[in-house]
Amino acid sequence: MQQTNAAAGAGTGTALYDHAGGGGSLGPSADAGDAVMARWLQSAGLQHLASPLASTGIDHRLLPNILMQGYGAQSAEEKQRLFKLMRNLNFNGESVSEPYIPSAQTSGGVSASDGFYSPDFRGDFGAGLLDLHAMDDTELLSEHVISEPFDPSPLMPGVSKGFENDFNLTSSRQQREQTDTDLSIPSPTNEKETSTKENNVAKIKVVSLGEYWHMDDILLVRKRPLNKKELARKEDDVVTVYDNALTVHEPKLKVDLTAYVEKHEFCFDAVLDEHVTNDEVYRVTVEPIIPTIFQRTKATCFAYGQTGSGKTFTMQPLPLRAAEDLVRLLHQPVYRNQRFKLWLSFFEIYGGKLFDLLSERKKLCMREDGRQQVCIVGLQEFEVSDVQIVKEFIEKGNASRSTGSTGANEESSRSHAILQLVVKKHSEVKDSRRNNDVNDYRSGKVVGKISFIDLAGSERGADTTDNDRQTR
Ligand SMILES: Nc1ncnc2c1ncn2[C@@H]1O[C@H](COP(=O)(O)OP(=O)(O)OP(=O)(O)O)[C@@H](O)[C@H]1O
Repeated sequence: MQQTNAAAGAGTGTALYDHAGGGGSLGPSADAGDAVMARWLQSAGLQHLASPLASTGIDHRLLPNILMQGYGAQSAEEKQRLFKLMRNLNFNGESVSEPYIPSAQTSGGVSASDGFYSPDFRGDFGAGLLDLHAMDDTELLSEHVISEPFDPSPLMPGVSKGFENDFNLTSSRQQREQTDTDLSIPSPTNEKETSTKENNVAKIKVVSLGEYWHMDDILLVRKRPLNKKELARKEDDVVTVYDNALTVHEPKLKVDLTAYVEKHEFCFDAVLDEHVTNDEVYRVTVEPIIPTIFQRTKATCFAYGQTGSGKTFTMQPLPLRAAEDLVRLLHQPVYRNQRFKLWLSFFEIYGGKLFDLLSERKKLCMREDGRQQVCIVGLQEFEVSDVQIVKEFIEKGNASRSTGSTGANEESSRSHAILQLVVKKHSEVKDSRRNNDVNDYRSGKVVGKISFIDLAGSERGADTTDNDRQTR
């Protein structure tokens, strides 16, 4: 087992708020709002629309409308991208003039106006996650990687599906169901990513309620069963699942106090009911994208939802299963001969600060390097060659996580935990020189990586009543 002090690129860029690799030279004096706006546009390859807007001092809240009205030279394709971008921001189906950016800490109850311009989105470190995605520019191996053929999952987008098809899929979903909570901004942001995507890349994200999952543009929801407390209170299960639709039966009272039930139906690309095991969850979500990690892909899988909705329950088994498959593939001759190795790191964002969960909660710093790439300075990365070691690291990291109790969950995660599995290609010469130096990170070139992010839960007012002191 090798250990190195790594200055690793944080998070992964495949999911939210990707920005163009190496591009976008935002000077240090640039206004934070402009920088966010530029990144936001960059995520769809529309960075050229950012500079004229930035210089005109337009209120950023009006930006979506202004752009949709055709500000700047926009081709039909750009308009489509913009529309998609807007739709993804428009998380709660609210008007495009008030795009909603779900925040890791405030999902569910935030007003739309907090969205685009909220501190979370502006890059307040406390929000962490969104910026993590925004800034992940970890450069992937540019050279050709020999890869194994693999069978995409039926849920994965088609082989030839490119960006435009993403758009079409999103629009068609929008037609199907306006209330769909799509967070995806899956635009490829550079040539490398575009080609990888065309090469059948699946992007995976996990979002809220029970659990929502994104694979590229595929959205999955997992419903959890009633918990002990809910059963003890003889609560009704108000969520039913049928095919790829989920119905919430909301009990209501008329003005004359007659009870009635209002149904809210939501359609997704797939819905996993309460009988689905974690193994099945893995099979339909993460497993199909594992081979793509060897094909210069950065993938993210994250769980998003209210406290007690089952994020940790769903997320915790996944990295180990993924590591099993990654290690198995690493041992195949095609990859072994290319000197591929698997590296693991695990850290959390708690109270706006970063802590290394595998190094006695050592405090970490996020820095931007000369190429505007975000690095987590001091993050320990461990080479893992077998699954048992991965298991030990995961258990160690989980035990170090910040937890507390909420009304809905006795052992509630109070931090965002990010576990990264990185496949690197090592050259013989550099390997022999490896020591505990930051440069070690570069001794292997990143081929691909997958990140698992278990977000801290958001809380309804009702869930905060029994919070323990630490949580409060
Ligand atoms: N699909 C499921 N099947 C069985 N039990 C589940 C399922 N999902 C969640 N649970 C149980 O519900 C409880 C809360 O789950 P979990 O801790 O994963 O929630 P969470 O969303 O991570 O909450 P928080 O945001 O507060 O950390 C746990 O006891 C967990 O075992």
